[in-house]
Amino acid sequence: MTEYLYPALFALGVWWASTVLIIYLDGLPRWTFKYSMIGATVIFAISLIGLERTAGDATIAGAYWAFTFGLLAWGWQEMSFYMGYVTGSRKQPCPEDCRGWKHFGHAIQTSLYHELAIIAAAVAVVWLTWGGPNQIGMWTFMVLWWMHQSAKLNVFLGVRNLNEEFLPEHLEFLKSFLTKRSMNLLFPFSVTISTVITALLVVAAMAEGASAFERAGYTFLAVLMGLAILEHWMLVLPMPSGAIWAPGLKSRGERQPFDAEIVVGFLGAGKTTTLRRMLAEADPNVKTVVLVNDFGELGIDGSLLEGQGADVVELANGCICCSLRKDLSAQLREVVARIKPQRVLIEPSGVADVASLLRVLHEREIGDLLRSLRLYTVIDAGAFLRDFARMPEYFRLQAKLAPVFILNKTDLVTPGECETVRETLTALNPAAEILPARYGVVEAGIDTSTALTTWRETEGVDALDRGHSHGGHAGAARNGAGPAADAVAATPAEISAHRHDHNGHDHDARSHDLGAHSHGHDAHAHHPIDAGGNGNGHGHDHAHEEAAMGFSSWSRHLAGPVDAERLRQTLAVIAAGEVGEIARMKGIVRSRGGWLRFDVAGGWPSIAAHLPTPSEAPRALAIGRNLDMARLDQIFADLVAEAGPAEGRSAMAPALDAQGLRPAIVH
Ligand SMILES: Nc1nc2c(ncn2[C@@H]2O[C@H](COP(=O)(O)OP(=O)(O)OP(=O)(O)O)[C@@H](O)[C@H]2O)c(=O)[nH]1
Repeated sequence: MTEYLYPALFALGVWWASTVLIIYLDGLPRWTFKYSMIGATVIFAISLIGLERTAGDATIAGAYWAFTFGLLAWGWQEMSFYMGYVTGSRKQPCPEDCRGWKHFGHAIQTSLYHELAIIAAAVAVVWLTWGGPNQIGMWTFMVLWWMHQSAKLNVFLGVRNLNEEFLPEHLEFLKSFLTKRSMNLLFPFSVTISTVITALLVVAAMAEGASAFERAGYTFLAVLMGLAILEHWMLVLPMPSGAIWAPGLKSRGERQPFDAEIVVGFLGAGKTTTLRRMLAEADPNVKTVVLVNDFGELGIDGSLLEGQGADVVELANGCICCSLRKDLSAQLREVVARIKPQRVLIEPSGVADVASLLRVLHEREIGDLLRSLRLYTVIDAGAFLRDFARMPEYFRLQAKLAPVFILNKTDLVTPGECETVRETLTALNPAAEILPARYGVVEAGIDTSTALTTWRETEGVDALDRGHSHGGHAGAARNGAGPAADAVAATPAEISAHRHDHNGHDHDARSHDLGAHSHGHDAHAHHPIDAGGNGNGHGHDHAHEEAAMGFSSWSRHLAGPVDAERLRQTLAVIAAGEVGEIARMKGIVRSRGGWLRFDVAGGWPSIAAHLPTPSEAPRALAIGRNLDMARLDQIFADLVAEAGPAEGRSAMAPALDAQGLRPAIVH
């Protein structure tokens, strides 16, 4: 009896283990596929050699080997299809109303190359084993092919259990070719044919004069055919067939796909305000993570977004610069793995390189889990025309990427000014939607699907971005020319002048020692990637985002409370240009009346009440051109010193609107 039992158990074990392994490997992140495929291809080659070698060996060992090689040769066909390497010309789902032969034609298109590869492999297997007394390997391959074709036709025509959970995400489109119904006309034929063949194989294995080789060989084939019958019945009977493959699904269970939404825009455009709106309207049952990164080392946005029902993660490093991408990518992967969010909202700093960010999102591991990507580009209606004239290259690149502009702060402009901004934006990107908004609230409501952006578009911008990262701002800017946009194109000379200016300035900024933290291009020197450069932090080709725009940033902790009225006066002075060309300033401070947040955005100073986080520390940050860092230090040191313990004036925080967002503007 054991002469049948052992081969039967062997066939069952090898078949189950190899199927589980393929399901497991197919559930791993996509970047692993190429390694799995290299391994499978080596095994495939060994199997073909093995089949050729064992074809002349009609012993029991020969039967075992031939069966194993036949099965492994088949494994390559399955893996190359499920990993997406050898599939077909069609990679989209079929429209709902597609029926009949047309639908069948589409189905064939999804796996045409796969079917041709199987035919080629079958020819190779037949040829390599031709004329040999041991044909077990060849028949193993053929039986598996039959099982595969028959099952495939049945799931196309309609069965009860489609086992869709086994389809990896990248093959989800195949679901449109599976039909759910209790039975189809082909099914009885498939099962009958398989049953008859199994019976014949059993008879051959048990035949009186059968040799030990034949007994083992026919048992292998009979078990495989028996499994084919079982597999067919499992397609239509009401029983959970998936359980036997459970170990194979382990590799996918823990990974949570997520939808990403990125809110970009220039400094102070209203990104944080927009994000707070989005969080206020978010479904509390959807696990959400917000990733923010401010321009300064002492971020503010994290505090503003706290307490809105989402995990807030402040990214280290004050910018998303090309040379810091590694950190961003690692942090993003860590967040995704640890928190397993379903939704990820990202607010990069106002000077971030958005194309780099999009590229990071499409890197392996992160990209594998990315279900959809939406990009909202916030524009400050009041400041746009002035900012665009100063930094056309920055806005051109950002506009190229934008599926939708949120034209924010429309309350600050006249309808005529608003129209000019609209026209300029349309010239920069005629395809993008423009949605007027106030405090991040789109006046006409928003259809979030307009913000969807795809990998293909991102790839297109990749080329732009490369030019940008290597100092090609102006060249890239020219390519996107539109009539209104052309009028203010920057020249390469202007850009390098900004850089030069900035670098010189940064050295000034570092020469003071009042405990403030100044952050500029030279901050790169702290970064391991740059540390090995030429010693002064300029050892790489990539332009820091801030530096590329001629910006430097300043931030400091404040040692004590301030007087709100004096703060108001100070901000007015700073906004007027007292310490250089301020592009953005913000901070969180303590006053007698409570915690305050203050802003200078688009040239407007404002102060509003702030709900502090438990570990809130008073701090201020600024970014701009030609900033007088020493003066900023002095101004804030004085502000704190003046308030002191003797501060008598009451500093009531201005009232907020119903949503708690609208600051009272003081000027
Ligand atoms: N008047 C007016 N002010 C707005 C509007 N939206 C935002 N603000 C104010 O503009 C300032 C900047 O808003 P934020 O949302 O912090 O801007 P941001 O783009 O996140 O700024 P950074 O992160 O520093 O780049 C804040 O004082 C907001 O209250 C608006 O529609 N109208």
